[in-house]
Amino acid sequence: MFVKICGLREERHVETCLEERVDAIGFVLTPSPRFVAPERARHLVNLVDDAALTVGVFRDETVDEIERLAEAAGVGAVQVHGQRTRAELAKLTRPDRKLIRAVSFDDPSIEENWGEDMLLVDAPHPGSGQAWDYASMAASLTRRDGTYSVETGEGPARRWILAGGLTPENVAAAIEAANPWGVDVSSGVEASPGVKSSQLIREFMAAAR
Ligand SMILES: O=C(O)c1ccccc1N[C@@H]1O[C@H](COP(=O)(O)O)[C@@H](O)[C@H]1O
Repeated sequence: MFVKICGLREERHVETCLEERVDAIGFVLTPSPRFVAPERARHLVNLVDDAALTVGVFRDETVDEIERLAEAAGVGAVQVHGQRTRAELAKLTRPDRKLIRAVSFDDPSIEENWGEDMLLVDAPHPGSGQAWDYASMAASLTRRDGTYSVETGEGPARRWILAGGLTPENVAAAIEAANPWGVDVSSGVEASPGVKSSQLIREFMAAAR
């Protein structure tokens, strides 16, 4: 199971993620309680080196702003939330960087392949810690055969990541219900908004794997 821990700001929590062999570490480069300046993100990205995929998280920035901030932070992937077009996604596609398209679970484009490397399926308000009905989405996807296969958790064209309100307590059941390729968490491994907990990161990793 691919696991991404998002919203890192402190070295000690990056170190915990590396000890726990997290697959991807996210840095929020958009306004948020978890915001980290690109220069600070670059420092943390350098600590990670190539031990995990480093991800810059964006919401409403323009393509040019995303390029500038991602370059400044030195991340290996961009995670793009907000109302987006296929043309914007195409502009953000680069061979040396992964592209994660983030959509709400009720977004009709969930069924479409926009050329992303990974699709992140989230609650309507990302980073809110809001859980949603993971099992219903899996049931509705099961009725469609095409882009996705919930049997394998990986469709012919892409990989999908479950996010939104995951915690050490509910992640195992969420994986069981929705059979994603990966999971992503932010609020659920925090002691308070924007402040990560090494203990909760460890508990989440144990439960997800
Ligand atoms: O974390 C944020 O503040 C944030 C801000 C803007 C866009 C995305 C954000 N976080 C992403 O939200 C999901 C789930 O978060 P949570 O576990 O429900 O708190 C995750 O993909 C984060 O990358």
